Amino acid sequence: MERLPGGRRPRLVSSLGLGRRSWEVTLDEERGRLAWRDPRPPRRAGENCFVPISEIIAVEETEFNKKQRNIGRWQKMAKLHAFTVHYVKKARNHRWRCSAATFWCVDEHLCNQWTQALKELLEMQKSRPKQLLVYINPFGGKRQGKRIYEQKVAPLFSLASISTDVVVTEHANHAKDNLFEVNIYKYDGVVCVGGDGMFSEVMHGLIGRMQKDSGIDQNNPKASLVQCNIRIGIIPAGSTDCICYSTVGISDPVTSALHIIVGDCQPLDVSSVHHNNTFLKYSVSLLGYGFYGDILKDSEKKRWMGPMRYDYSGFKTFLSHHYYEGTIAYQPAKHRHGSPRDKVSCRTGCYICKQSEKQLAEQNKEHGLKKEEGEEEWKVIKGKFLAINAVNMSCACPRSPKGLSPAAHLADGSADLILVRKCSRFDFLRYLVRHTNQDDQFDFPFVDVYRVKCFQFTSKLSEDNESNVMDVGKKRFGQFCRDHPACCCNIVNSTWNCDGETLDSSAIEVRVHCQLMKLFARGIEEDCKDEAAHSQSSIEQLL
Ligand SMILES: CCCCCCCCCCCCC/C=C/[C@@H](O)[C@H](CO)NC(=O)CCCCCCCCCCCCCCC
Ligand SMILES: Nc1ncnc2c1ncn2[C@@H]1O[C@H](COP(=O)(O)OP(=O)(O)OP(=O)(O)O)[C@@H](O)[C@H]1O
Ligand SMILES: [Ca+2]
Repeated sequence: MERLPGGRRPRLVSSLGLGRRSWEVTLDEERGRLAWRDPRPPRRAGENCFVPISEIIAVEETEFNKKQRNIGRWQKMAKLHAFTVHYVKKARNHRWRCSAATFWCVDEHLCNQWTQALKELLEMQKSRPKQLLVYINPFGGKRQGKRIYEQKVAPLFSLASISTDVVVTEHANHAKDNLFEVNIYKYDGVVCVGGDGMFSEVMHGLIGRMQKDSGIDQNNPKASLVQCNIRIGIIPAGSTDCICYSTVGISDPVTSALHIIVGDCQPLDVSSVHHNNTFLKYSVSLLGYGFYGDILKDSEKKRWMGPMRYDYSGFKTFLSHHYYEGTIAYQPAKHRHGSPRDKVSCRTGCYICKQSEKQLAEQNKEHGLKKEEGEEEWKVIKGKFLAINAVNMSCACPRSPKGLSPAAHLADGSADLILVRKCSRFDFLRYLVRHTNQDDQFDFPFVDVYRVKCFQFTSKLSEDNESNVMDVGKKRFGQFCRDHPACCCNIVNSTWNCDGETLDSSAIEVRVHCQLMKLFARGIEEDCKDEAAHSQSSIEQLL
């Protein structure tokens, strides 16, 4: 082991075999990486490669002679000793795969020294989970949850020496209720195998449990909620998988399992939804009234269709073209949180989310400080809307890879409130189509978007009910507007779609809680393939 001057951390440098050739292999703790380079003169040498230690999945001694290919004369001359490094290989479109490199040498002691050093370094990766609680929804999406977990995820967890307690759910709310009963504190994380609805269940279980254990009343809309430090991992097996897609960049079970194994951590904003001082639900992705509420309500009757139900109900809802009257009051977020019209998106290590984290830490230190929001003015908007969407994140998903609000941030303490006013079917279609291409979906005169920290909504119908001006005729025949029978003005309420679940009330009060929970994810990485990924691809050619 090479000692470096100035108390710097040590390096292990050896000449080891990999494939048919000898390489200079370096375990560089200072730079946190395992690297190997071809020692031949530059013109003849292959590419240099490295793997960040944080992206090594496991290291194991390898029975060389049995498993490996013929590596020529070496194999005949002496008994070879080998170890295999399993590591994350980054492919296109944010997809991660587990790859392996087997290094060999004739010196058993050297081989042990390498295995030992690498294992010690893996032990030092403190953010990695050792024990996980896993909930599998066997009926989510295409009903593949159990198979996906058993075939694609469990073998990786076992390779990474992660122990698991697995619960296959038997009914809706099984996972949520269970989280109020088990000793959650013995786990380093909870994994849900399913879609956004399953994630929502686990999130409600964990956040609810934290508040219960800390004596916080969830019914109080102004309560400062206790952060949940037990991370949630999402293995996507649902119909939309928007939360997974928006936080990882792809909905792929193996990629998500690897993010869990390496112990990634992504804080997430959570909105609380109340009605008349009664807690209704939390939301992390979409709170949608009008278009997305109507799609959800219709699609619930068609669950048997699987993920296709959303396209079917989407088409039907598009044709029905209902709009709804109501009033929205909101408090804008501070300008330092950027704008929904920004051209840059929230990416791994996002500056705006980091700033919010700092600000949150300061606020927590000065506990008892009067909350800012009381002092800010409320803006009020009345109107006729085809859709009211509040999103805590971009809501990117395979149907719309840039999402409902491409510049929304995962952890900035704000939501983007999108108001789509009454317009023609053709204009609404143009608006929808822009979710699937590069054009700006907010660049329409009938679309407004605001970055907010809280908002309230009351439908015209409930306003009328409250002020008792609703006439008997409307009550009895109250399906369509009596004044304009053909105008599509629906005087019944729409439904709120809260992360894929319907809410019972149309009048709601919503508040964003900055970074209330954490995921095993790192946000979406920048598009360009980084140096490490590039080098790793050449390892494959070598072996
Ligand atoms: C012409 C094509 C336009 C396509 C426009 C696609 C926009 C898609 C935007 C998806 C946003 C998803 C937001 C995430 C919501 C989740 O918390 C929730 C739970 O999983 N999922 C849904 O509510 C499920 C929501 C599912 C929404 C499906 C919308 C399909 C719309 C189809 C409109 C067809 C018009 C055709 C006219 C000829
Ligand atoms: N064993 C079960 N039987 C019936 N329902 C269940 C069971 N386990 C969980 N659920 C419920 O199924 C609902 C939907 O599941 P899930 O989110 O996994 O799939 P999805 O709705 O197809 O996908 P998405 O939410 O991404 O659109 C969840 O709200 C959850 O409460
Ligand atoms: Ca946000």
